[in-house]
Amino acid sequence: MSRMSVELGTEESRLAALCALAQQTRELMDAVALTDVGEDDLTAAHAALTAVNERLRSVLRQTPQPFEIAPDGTLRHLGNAVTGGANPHALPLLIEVRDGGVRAEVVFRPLHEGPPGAVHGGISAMILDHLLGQAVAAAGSAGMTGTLTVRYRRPVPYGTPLVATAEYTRTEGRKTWAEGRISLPDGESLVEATGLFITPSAWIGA
Ligand SMILES: CCCCCCCCCC(=O)SCCNC(=O)CCNC(=O)[C@H](O)C(C)(C)COP(=O)(O)OP(=O)(O)OC[C@H]1O[C@@H](n2cnc3c(N)ncnc32)[C@H](O)[C@@H]1OP(=O)(O)O
Repeated sequence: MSRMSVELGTEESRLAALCALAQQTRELMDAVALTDVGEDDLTAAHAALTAVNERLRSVLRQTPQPFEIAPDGTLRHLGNAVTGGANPHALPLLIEVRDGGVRAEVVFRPLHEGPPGAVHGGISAMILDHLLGQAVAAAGSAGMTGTLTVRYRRPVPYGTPLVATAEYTRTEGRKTWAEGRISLPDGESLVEATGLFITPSAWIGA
């Protein structure tokens, strides 16, 4: 048994293995998007993946990994489509909370292509939706997206380090607004968003 598995305990060790599998799956998706091998290799890969798929589906959860408190006391959501280490769809984004807002470094991949050579606008919107949501949560007004307005100023490149940021702007009752952007490292803004987040009445018994 490895030293790490002793320290983490059985469930943490299993989750680490799940995250490693998710990362391998991301790399697999990248490979599928870019591969130029011949038909025999494609057919062989299909057969191998079918076997893996059947093995994983032999025991299924009802939902992805939930929000939970990690052993280090932080909140984590391994199943999240943007930040979840156990979700192959996630980049995954590592979000840093700082005064008045949040920040993440982002490198999109060819897998995220929308227009030729650039990132799909829906992917950019998803990242900004999440960043804005984290900004309002960090400000103490967690909620669901009510509206999201996106302005696409320049095509978003993949394979280039970018920076995504968002800040809380104001609150009126259960409504909170935030704004954010995806920028080049030199600060040039590529995509900008504003969003209204609403704390559901069900969350506060209103
Ligand atoms: C640590 C956690 C960090 C997580 C970050 C994750 C970020 C990702 C965020 C998402 O992607 S959330 C998923 C996308 N959003 C949704 O699925 C929301 C679906 N809609 C709902 O669940 C409800 O409609 C909603 C919670 C938004 C509001 O339901 P409520 O029953 O609580 O509100 P109500 O209908 O009583 O309306 C309250 C006020 O908000 C207004 N309102 C409601 N929905 C609105 C809307 N969609 N847009 C604008 N305004 C809206 C409504 O008019 C009213 O305004 P007034 O008080 O001025 O009269």
